[in-house]
Amino acid sequence: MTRAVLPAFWVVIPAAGVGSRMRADRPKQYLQLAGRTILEHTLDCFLDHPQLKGLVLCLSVGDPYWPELPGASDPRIQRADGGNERADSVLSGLLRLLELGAQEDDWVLVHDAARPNLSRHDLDQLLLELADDPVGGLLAVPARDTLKRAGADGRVAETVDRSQIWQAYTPQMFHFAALHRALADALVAGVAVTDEASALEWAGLAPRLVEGRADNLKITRPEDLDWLRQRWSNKV
Ligand SMILES: Nc1ccn([C@@H]2O[C@H](COP(=O)(O)OP(=O)(O)OP(=O)(O)O)[C@@H](O)[C@H]2O)c(=O)n1
Ligand SMILES: C[C@](O)(CO)[C@H](O)COP(=O)(O)O
Repeated sequence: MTRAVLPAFWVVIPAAGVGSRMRADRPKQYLQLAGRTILEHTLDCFLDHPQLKGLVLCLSVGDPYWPELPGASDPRIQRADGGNERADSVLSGLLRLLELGAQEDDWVLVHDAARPNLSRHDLDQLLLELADDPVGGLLAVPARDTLKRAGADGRVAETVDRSQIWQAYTPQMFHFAALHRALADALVAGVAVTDEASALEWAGLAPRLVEGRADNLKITRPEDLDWLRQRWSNKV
């Protein structure tokens, strides 16, 4: 069956990190890219989507940067307090969605604030491919380089078979109740959850991998932003 209409969805944007690996003078989501902050570009990936039900932005308590941006007065952007880890911030965002009226089977997309280069094609492809999926899934990219496992001595211990290795990206798309329950249970159990899919996996489910563009990169280190600034130099 070809689905004519994309499913409606909520969005949670974890944006409460400090960006330590970026070694900048402010959290990386507030660094400039083509004349605006990285965070503003990321929000723009979703705010005009016709199927968006609502968006929750998870910010660190007392974040001094967000109030200075035009988006701070945008009624489409609801706020939630971030937590110590990314997963805590996401859980806080899910609780805000509950207050906003999210229903059990509503689709929720969680997308890193640090990924401003998400294409509309990848977003709609994720929505289309998972619209009728019983579990949900994530954008991901098959490993493209030879992979090495490091030994304690800092030398190669082995070359890893990469034929079934994928890098997890975001958005990650799951039903509200299933994601909320899996994430809350995993955190209570002390499970290290670095993405939403790993919480669903811990709950015994198998999220679907949806291949996306490798340039939907997470701005993590200075060279990542240098590359994207160069790529976007004609966007200003
Ligand atoms: N307690 C946290 C930690 C991270 N994030 C968000 O999760 C996304 C992915 O995390 P990461 O790239 O690790 O960001 P930071 O934690 O800020 O970076 P670092 O690990 O280098 O400090 C980012 O948009 C970040 O703002 C969050 O909302 N709350
Ligand atoms: C969610 C994520 O972007 C998927 O690759 C990644 O796990 C975030 O990890 P980070 O260490 O919080 O950047």
